[in-house]
Amino acid sequence: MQTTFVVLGGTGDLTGRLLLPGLAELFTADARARDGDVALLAVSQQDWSDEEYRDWARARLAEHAGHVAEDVRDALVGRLAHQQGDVTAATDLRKALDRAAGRPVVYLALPNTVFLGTLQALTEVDLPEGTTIGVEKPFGRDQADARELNAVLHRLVPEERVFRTDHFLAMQTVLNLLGLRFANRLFEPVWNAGHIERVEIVFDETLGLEGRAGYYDTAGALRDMLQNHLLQQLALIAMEPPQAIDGASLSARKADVLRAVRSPADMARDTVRGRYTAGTVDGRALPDYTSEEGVDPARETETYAEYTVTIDNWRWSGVPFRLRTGKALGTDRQEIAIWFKPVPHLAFGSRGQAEPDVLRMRFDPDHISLEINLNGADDPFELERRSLDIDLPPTPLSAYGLLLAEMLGGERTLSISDVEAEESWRIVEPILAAWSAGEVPLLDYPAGSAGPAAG
Ligand SMILES: NC(=O)C1=CN([C@@H]2O[C@H](COP(=O)(O)OP(=O)(O)OC[C@H]3O[C@@H](n4cnc5c(N)ncnc54)[C@H](OP(=O)(O)O)[C@@H]3O)[C@@H](O)[C@H]2O)C=CC1
Ligand SMILES: O=C1O[C@H](COP(=O)(O)O)[C@@H](O)[C@H](O)[C@H]1O
Repeated sequence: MQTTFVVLGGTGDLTGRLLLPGLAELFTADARARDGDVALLAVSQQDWSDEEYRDWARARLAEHAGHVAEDVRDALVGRLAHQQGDVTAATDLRKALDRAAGRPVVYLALPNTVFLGTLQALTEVDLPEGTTIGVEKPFGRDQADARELNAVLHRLVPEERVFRTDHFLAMQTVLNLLGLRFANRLFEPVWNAGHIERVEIVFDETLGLEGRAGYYDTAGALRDMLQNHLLQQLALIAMEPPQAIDGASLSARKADVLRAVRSPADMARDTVRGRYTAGTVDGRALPDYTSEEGVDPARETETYAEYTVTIDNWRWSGVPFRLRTGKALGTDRQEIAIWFKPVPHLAFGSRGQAEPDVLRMRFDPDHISLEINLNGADDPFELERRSLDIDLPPTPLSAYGLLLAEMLGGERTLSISDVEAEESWRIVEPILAAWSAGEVPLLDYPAGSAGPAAG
């Protein structure tokens, strides 16, 4: 059956850098998609003809999908079209949908501030039977906004036809949490407070603002990354074993964890917020965040967010989960690190100091390592630190390629549910309030440094 991705925001950075390359990968993997089953109609306010849009898309694909064969990229370009319009106006949306052949997947690749107006406008349009609606992250600006978005979505299509995107769920390292935990006897028996000391979920970026002030300066690190990508990883790490790897089971188990997350008891102790000042990252000079074009310093937007989470349930009682993310940091440390407790009795006495076992799941390149203590090579009774390492092989589909494939197939394994989206806001809302009330200082850190020191 023919499907048209109606991409609202089809001229944006996300579309050019990630969605179009993902679709090109899908065209490589799925001959039916390439040979006519799938098309894309981009909607934006630009006064562009189809041909002008194709030129733009061809250049984006050359830049970001060089790994896809040129004839496949050309086949995709031939399936693209552009419709000018304001996505918050029902008449414009109707015109766009009239041009969409077959079943539409309406994808909101828009700033989160436009989501509600767009969905409200869609209620005035007769959506064809079988329409799917995809929504980018962050899902709204706060819990009330997320509730309202969910209410309007449910008036438009059933929850099974809503796809709330979090592209981290489709990343190989994150997906491997499922394989590692639930397809091996080894880990699950020790995956609890009895054996795990602490967990870190870290996504440090060397990238700065990269011209995204229009969106980022009203979002900040907490809304941009922690509220969604980091809490989703936490939910997968901490959830109970699902009955099956499908949308319903995963969402239910993740929602249980999110409900058990306690809001910070002491904001100044449990959270850190920071903002980068001028500095050098990888030899590249970055200006002070407040001097970046489009930034309003009065907003006091954070570019670094940290939150040590407590989970109030039997499995995780007393285990801190430290979530940390920031821009313009010195290194791209991007990993999940699980620190195990020491052995109850170390028989080696003074002949070796056992460090805790650490399981690390790293991003880009995707890699899993298990750091353990073994007998030494020189002295067999002396302990030595070794690491079991696995490089995860490259996958044919990037995260966005996989998400598009899910939407095409009507699957929801990697979608976030309505409940999860609202619970995630319930968790971060008290932090947003405390930060904007000045209860936690906004710490400076030079670009290229290790981040702000907790006060
Ligand atoms: N960029 C990224 O790396 C990532 C982005 N995301 C998410 O994707 C979404 C889009 O981000 P991004 O692409 O970076 O943003 P951009 O600002 O680059 O693009 C926004 C797009 O929305 C369109 N748009 C905005 N308002 C309207 C309107 N009223 N009517 C019609 N079109 C409109 C713009 O078109 P026009 O200019 O013509 O108004 C443009 O095509 C956000 O929710 C973001 O959080 C998620 C993961 C990564
Ligand atoms: O959603 C986002 O994710 C990116 C990090 O993900 P990556 O796939 O680009 O590594 C982050 O830079 C961006 O600020 C955020 O909006």
